[in-house]
Amino acid sequence: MESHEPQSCDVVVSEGRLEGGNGHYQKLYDDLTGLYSDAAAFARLIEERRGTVAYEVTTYTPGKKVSDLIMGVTRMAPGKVGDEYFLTRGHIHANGDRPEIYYGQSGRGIMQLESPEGETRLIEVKPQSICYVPPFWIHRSVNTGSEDLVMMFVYPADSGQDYGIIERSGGLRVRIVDDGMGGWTDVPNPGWRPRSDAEIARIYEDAGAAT
Ligand SMILES: O=P(O)(O)OC[C@H]1O[C@](O)(CO)[C@@H](O)[C@@H]1O
Ligand SMILES: [Fe+2]
Repeated sequence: MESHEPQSCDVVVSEGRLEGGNGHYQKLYDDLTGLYSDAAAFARLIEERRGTVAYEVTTYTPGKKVSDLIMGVTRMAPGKVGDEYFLTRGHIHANGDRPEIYYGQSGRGIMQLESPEGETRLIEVKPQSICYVPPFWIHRSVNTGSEDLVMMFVYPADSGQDYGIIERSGGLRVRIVDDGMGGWTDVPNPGWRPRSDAEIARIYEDAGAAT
């Protein structure tokens, strides 16, 4: 039986990062082409912010098995593309039956969840609130506040991320936009296409094969 050393890391809330981990990546605004509905507004954003960081993730990964847990911190800048709030790419776990928890540290946001069948759940994330993302739910974070959104997260190390599921359906079913009063509301995404029965079946079958 493989055994790992216990590990302690610090969540540096003011900087939105995990200290003492072993992984780090950044997503630039340039990497987020095609995610937002307002292409002209996105082009203007890229002119202003080319090469700058939209969100970043610091992690501690002890190993690669289901029994290993990745822990980390996501920091996402605030802002909008047109009236749509900044978001992460979003994914379903490649091993779809792996869950995840997110623990709000600072800022305000939404965990946007979508089931393979196309149901939507919008969970508010704020400091001291924990969001449980059940197996088989596509998840994406949206920063609806005026400050960095910082969240700590944990998920099984063999989860993997499938980003294609969102591309194949033309985005998620709803978009999170400014409600005109400084808050947020969700509006339908006219480009969204329901997943086929075959694709839905594959998501659940693949998970069965992986466990
Ligand atoms: O992987 P994405 O969809 O770009 O978004 C990043 C978020 O998802 C995670 O990869 C974890 O599933 C976190 O690192 C982070 O909160
Ligand atoms: Fe995830």
